[in-house]
Amino acid sequence: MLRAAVLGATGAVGQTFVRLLTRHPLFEIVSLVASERSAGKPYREAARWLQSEPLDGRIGDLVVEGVDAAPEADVVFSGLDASVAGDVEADWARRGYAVVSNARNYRMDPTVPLLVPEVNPDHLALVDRQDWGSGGFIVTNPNCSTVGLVMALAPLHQAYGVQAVHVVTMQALSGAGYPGVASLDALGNVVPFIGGEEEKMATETKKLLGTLTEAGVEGADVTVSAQCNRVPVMDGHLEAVSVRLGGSPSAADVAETLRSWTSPLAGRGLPTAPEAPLLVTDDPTAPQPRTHVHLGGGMTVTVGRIQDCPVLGVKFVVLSHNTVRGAAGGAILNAELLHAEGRIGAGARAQAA
Ligand SMILES: NC(=O)C1=CN([C@@H]2O[C@H](COP(=O)(O)OP(=O)(O)OC[C@H]3O[C@@H](n4cnc5c(N)ncnc54)[C@H](OP(=O)(O)O)[C@@H]3O)[C@@H](O)[C@H]2O)C=CC1
Ligand SMILES: N[C@@H](CC(=O)OP(=O)(O)O)C(=O)O
Repeated sequence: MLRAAVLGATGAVGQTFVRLLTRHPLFEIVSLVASERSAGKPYREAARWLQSEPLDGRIGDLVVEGVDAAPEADVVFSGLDASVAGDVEADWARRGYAVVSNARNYRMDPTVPLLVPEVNPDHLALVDRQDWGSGGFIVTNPNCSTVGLVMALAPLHQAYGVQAVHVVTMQALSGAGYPGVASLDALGNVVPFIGGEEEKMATETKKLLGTLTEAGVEGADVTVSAQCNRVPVMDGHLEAVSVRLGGSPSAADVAETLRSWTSPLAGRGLPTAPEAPLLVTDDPTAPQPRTHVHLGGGMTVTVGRIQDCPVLGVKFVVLSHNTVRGAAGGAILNAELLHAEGRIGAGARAQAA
């Protein structure tokens, strides 16, 4: 087993890391880290456990550590609040740790892979261009809305070239962490603003669909416009997407392209990779958060309502689980790819200073 630490372990994403790692066949939690508010308390007291499965007894007994902890760990997952993730993740990378982060801080750094293993696994090689002076490195996963969009766009980009995208999101409350949006703002309401989200969807999409060159990642030449909304849904970001594609394929062509796409992870045996990373449905009422969000353990991205669009050519709806595929599950899959590529674990590198 590889030893894993979780930074930000008490938060919404941190708890999802803990739940997903508890019975993981490759990683074993050895350290849980959070703020000074939580440090020194047993995890069961420090975290207000909100997961759908009971907290494991051994994990609940672990005493939460502060960010200056120095566990013997082969991999460090970060679900830290972005206000502290920049400094803390850099400090852990400098101390020789392999940091697999979910926070936004380093996503657009030219030497940091912004990774969705099914979309741009080759970008992982960027870690060789990092120099923290210790063998440590940082790998990131995208914003939770970007990941669903990019999973649907990647096969279309390969087949036709994506030229322009307009996306309107309906984002779950769990995306705002805990306690997140005030109940009086959320209940029976829609809030048409999520700070920074629309910009991130544009910049991250271009990097994810971009090409790795000697000079770094050359962003894809795609125009993206996003409008992001918070809706009173527990988990699952639903997105209405319109696309202009090279060669102007029909909706039927697009549906066939998405259905016949094969993940580059197929057959590699990564434990968190779902059997169907991209599911295309013909059900005219799908996908819906309540019925589709947990498919593939929350790692399947579902595409439906694929139709011809008189404005941009083709339109469809995408659903992805924001705290699993869009956060902890995505980061764990990144770590599984790091392991499969020999970049963490036995023989890879020193685990800590
Ligand atoms: N929720 C989602 O769907 C997604 C979230 N993200 C990103 O993941 C990260 C975590 O988000 P989320 O779990 O929702 O946020 P939460 O607010 O629920 O959790 C934040 C975590 O950071 C810790 N923390 C806060 N301040 C400090 C500090 N000064 N020092 C050390 N630890 C600190 C908290 O510890 P304590 O409990 O002790 O305060 C807690 O563990 C963020 O960067 C967010 O942007 C990314 C994609 C999706
Ligand atoms: N803003 C996202 C969650 C998030 O924290 O995103 P990011 O990791 O890009 O800051 C959401 O609301 O639903």
